[in-house]
Amino acid sequence: MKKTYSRISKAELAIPHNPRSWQSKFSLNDIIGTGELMDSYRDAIKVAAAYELPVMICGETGAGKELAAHALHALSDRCAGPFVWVNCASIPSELIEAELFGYEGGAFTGARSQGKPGKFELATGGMLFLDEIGDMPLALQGSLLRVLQMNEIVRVGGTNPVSIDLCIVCATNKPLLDLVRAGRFREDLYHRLNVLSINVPPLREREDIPYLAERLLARIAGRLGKPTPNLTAQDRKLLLGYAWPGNVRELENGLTRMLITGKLSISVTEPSSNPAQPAPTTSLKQRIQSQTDAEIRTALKQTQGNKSRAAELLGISRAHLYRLLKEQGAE
Ligand SMILES: Nc1ncnc2c1ncn2[C@@H]1O[C@H](COP(=O)(O)OP(=O)(O)OP(=O)(O)O)[C@@H](O)[C@H]1O
Repeated sequence: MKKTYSRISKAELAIPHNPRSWQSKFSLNDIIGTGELMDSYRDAIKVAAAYELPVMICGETGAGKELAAHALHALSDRCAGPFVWVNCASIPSELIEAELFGYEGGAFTGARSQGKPGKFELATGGMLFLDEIGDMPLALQGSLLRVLQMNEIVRVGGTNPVSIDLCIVCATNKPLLDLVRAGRFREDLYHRLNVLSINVPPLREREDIPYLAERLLARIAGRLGKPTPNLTAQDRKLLLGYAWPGNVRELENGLTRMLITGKLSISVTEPSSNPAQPAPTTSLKQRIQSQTDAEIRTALKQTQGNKSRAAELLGISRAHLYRLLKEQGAE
């Protein structure tokens, strides 16, 4: 994955920077839905768009967080500025700092000689959307906090601060407060980012599923060049009786299959409808634990085993680090 990512980064570097490519692709009109729940969700987007404050978008996977971020940008006074997005979960932790902060020429092995602006710089004048913020490495969370306080960044390998002017929008499908309690997410950063929040309703709580399905069906049929079929009473019953763990994305997939096979079949990812589906092998707690262990190892490596500096890098107290090391059995 790292090799592929590095190849993509190099290819990306070869493309001249085009600010027009960083634009929101969806507006509030693209958010389909009726009823009180959807009205108050759209109102929350409108309120957030009216202020230049950090926004936290929370919701389950596939519920429409990214769509909400695009709509927010399109509705804000910054709509003429760039809308730059970063998925904190998809970039290897050793590359994410350079990705966000950019780097000076020759900052590290493999860095292009003329350097590269990071996403903070690219988003100046507009909005930076940090998707899956809960996956941001702890060490980088401290740097992000500093950016939010000072409105300036220093490129990796650089010495001069660069002023930035942007609005930060984050999204998470993980309960961030749980990560804060587990020592995986900085509490000060959590409060700094969570000024205005938008909760994207999960599909199973929506009353307008058949309406949404009809509108999506027409849209997908148009894309596939097929006539739009009508939903039968049986289809509607099926749509309303399902839990939709994958939310709108899962519904879109089901409708696409319907257009191809001629029959609405509900997703095969629902555990109760597929007992053979393997259960996750590790619990959230175990995954948080192993991520924490990995970050502690990285911080200790970076500081050549200096625990005080490692604790500083991780944004936790020395006592906290000692406690975590003890839990790992390393002390
Ligand atoms: N209200 C809606 N109306 C129309 N399409 C929607 C709506 N909500 C979500 N979608 C569509 O569902 C799909 C998933 O949405 P999106 O990528 O925004 O979800 P997400 O919450 O960011 O998912 P993930 O957490 O996996 O990144 C997209 O194709 C999006 O356009």
